[in-house]
Amino acid sequence: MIKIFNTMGKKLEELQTVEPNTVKMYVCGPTVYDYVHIGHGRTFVAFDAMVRYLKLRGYNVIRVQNITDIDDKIIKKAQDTGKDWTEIVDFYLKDYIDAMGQLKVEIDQHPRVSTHIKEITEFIQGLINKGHAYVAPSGSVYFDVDTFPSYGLLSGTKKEEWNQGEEFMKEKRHPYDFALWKAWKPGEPYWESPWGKGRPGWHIECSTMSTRYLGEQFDIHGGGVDLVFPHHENERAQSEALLGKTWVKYWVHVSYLTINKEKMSKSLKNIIPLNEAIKKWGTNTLRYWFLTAKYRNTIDFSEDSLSQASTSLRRLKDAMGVLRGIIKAGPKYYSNDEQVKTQRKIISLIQKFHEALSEDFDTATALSYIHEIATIVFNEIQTSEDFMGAMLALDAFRQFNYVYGVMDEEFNLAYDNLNKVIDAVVEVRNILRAKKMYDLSDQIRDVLSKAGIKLLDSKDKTTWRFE
Ligand SMILES: Nc1ncnc2c1ncn2[C@@H]1O[C@H](COP(=O)(O)OP(=O)(O)OP(=O)(O)O)[C@@H](O)[C@H]1O
Ligand SMILES: [Zn+2]
Repeated sequence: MIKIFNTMGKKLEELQTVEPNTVKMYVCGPTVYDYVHIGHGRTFVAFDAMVRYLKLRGYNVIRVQNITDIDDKIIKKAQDTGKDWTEIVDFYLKDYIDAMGQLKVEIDQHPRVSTHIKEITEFIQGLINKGHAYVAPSGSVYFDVDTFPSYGLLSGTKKEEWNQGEEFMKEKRHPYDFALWKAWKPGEPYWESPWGKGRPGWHIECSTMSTRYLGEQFDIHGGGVDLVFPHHENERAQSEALLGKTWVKYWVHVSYLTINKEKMSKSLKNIIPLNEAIKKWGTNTLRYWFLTAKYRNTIDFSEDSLSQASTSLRRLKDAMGVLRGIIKAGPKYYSNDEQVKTQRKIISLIQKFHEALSEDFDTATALSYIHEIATIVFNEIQTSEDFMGAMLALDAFRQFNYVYGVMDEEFNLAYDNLNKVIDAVVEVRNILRAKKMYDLSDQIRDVLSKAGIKLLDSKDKTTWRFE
């Protein structure tokens, strides 16, 4: 059983999918007006780990993550830089797609607002027809919050507390009504609509595109915690007003990545671009670091915490090197009592790993069990050369990697031949060492190290791992 924390109702709930064995997930993606940063990376990788765990547990998962390519901030950036808004969007969209690819975040559909205007205007028309929205004299369309009695249930915010700024007060029925369609102003991009030239408001895009790709009811709708109000509250109001039923089953929100205890944010100008971070620390270390924290806890950036993550991941790779050596030596036909005890410990740690991930995708606790297995590898399996223990530990690491995606090189079939070549080189080096030709054997170690392969010499054996 998988439990998931639902922001709606603020409690852990058992995952019961709308369609059997299928999880449909919509994550609010970036507004492409600046470099994608590691704060976004944290949220998108957190959902990635959820997707991977659900797949490991046998679910089909469909993940849709939108791209906001029309927005006040994009228009402002275009005006400030004297560029066309499409140029801004193309540039930062590429930056985002590159980063997601490098970070190994798998997304099935990336719908863009600008390619869904027809669907958005139909959604808005539906709301007008049902009396939930009204057209103001300017041609802007607003959602009439008073027509949706359960407004505020998701975030716990009272509509009266929402101060929307003065600009549109005059034409709105209530200060808390929000824009579905914004009438055109000179200098802004526009599309034709039944209410004249204009562009969509922010919230309506996600209601429209999620429903289009995932249906009128889907399982998980997520994003960072900053989206609970007003974005998700408004999305829910629009969607349930139009569809007349519960729209999303589980609302899931990831806490902030902070820097100096402040939210990392484009608007606060304290960002570390994701692509720079990938270059500096590498995909594996970054993913690992993101997942060392439970997704509902804040993670604070520091160079130190990243270097700790790197060391800690290296420890797991070292353990893999040990396992590889033992397994390569071939099966044993008997396990002694101590070895059987070790094997049972590993089986129970694998169960705990699953329990942690099943309890609201607790990647932090699950990771601690994988490290306990690594300790067993170093302290017990390595010395007793326990083949079955090594096989069980390898399986634990394979499942771990399926979810965390931080040591693919170790498992990727494409690396099989490379593994054989490295084994052969290590064997030649062992012969050289046996003949006390240390100069040459050290040279081999250095050359391999330059190629990202680290040799680990112990008493009478050499294991290796990818850096
Ligand atoms: N510092 C952060 N930590 C975790 N998630 C974040 C952070 N900043 C943004 N996100 C999440 O990333 C997704 C895309 O965000 P979007 O581009 O709308 O960012 P934003 O909040 O407007 O960014 P910014 O605050 O940097 O201008 C959203 O789900 C948002 O909640
Ligand atoms: Zn959204």
